[in-house]
Amino acid sequence: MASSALEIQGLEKRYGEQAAVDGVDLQLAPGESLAIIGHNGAGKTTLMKLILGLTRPSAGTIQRWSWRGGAPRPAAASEGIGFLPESVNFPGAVSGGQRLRFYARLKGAGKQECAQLLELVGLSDAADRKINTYSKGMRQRLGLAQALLGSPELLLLDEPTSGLDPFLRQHFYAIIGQRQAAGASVIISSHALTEIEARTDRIAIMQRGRVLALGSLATLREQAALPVEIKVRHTAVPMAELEALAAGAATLQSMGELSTRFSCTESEKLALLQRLSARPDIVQDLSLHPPGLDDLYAYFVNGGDT
Ligand SMILES: Nc1ncnc2c1ncn2[C@@H]1O[C@H](COP(=O)(O)OP(=O)(O)OP(=O)(O)O)[C@@H](O)[C@H]1O
Repeated sequence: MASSALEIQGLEKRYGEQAAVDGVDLQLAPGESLAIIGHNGAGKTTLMKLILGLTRPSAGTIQRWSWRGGAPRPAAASEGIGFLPESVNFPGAVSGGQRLRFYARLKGAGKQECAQLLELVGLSDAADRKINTYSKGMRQRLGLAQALLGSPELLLLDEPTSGLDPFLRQHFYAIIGQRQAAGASVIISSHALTEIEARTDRIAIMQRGRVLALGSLATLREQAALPVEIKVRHTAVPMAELEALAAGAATLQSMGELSTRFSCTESEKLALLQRLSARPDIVQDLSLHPPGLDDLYAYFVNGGDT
């Protein structure tokens, strides 16, 4: 029995000599979320277009399963997919409500669902206003409502939060989380690395059409084995005392007279923290900084060089 919502094998898309997508293998489970990150031109949008069936692969296969009604069955190309494109272009002369109802008719969704979605994305009060009076964030929210029509089993979101302020971004991820909890799988392409790192189950790092690394944040950290940093605020002590606390397990960098950065491996971290916390006469405060997605991204796209 299928346990994937999406399975991609050996996927390629060539434009002449150039491979926009080059040998991608990927699986997505029902309810799972995946972030695709990569430089401009890495192939993120092309991968989404291939999944949507908007463009045909040069090689490889894409299989999807529908989980509606219990037992999984193979799903047709774009069946059950909600798509939020990178630039949402709506005609300005119609209202947001009219436009959403237009898409609802295409997707076989009802007027009641339109009203619920406008409420969900916070556009109920603006539903009768023409779209050309909407801010960028309002258009983006209308785009999200459009993508959610018909409760899709797979959501493809191409840089979905680029026009949203921090509050709306949180609201956006809360909505996506609800859909995931209801079983929808989600693929988000994003350049907002700090924002995305805690929001998705797995991350795929793409470069020149290839997936360089794929896994949860914890898996990527394990693979990269980048140092963990511990920033320590301490009393005025000679460097030799701090080096004794490091016990050869960390490199030290002074950040001023009363502050030092300790860098150690993940496996040395706990023992070092114990030694530091056992000396309250020296250590006044500390904060732990594991490598973030921006560090991991730089590591993988530079071929494993720190
Ligand atoms: N229709 C096309 N014809 C020719 N080349 C294309 C076409 N579509 C995409 N490409 C090329 O394929 C590569 C991948 O493009 P794609 O838009 O998928 O990248 P991306 O990762 O989404 O970039 P961005 O972050 O800028 O949105 C780029 O080099 C792009 O120029």
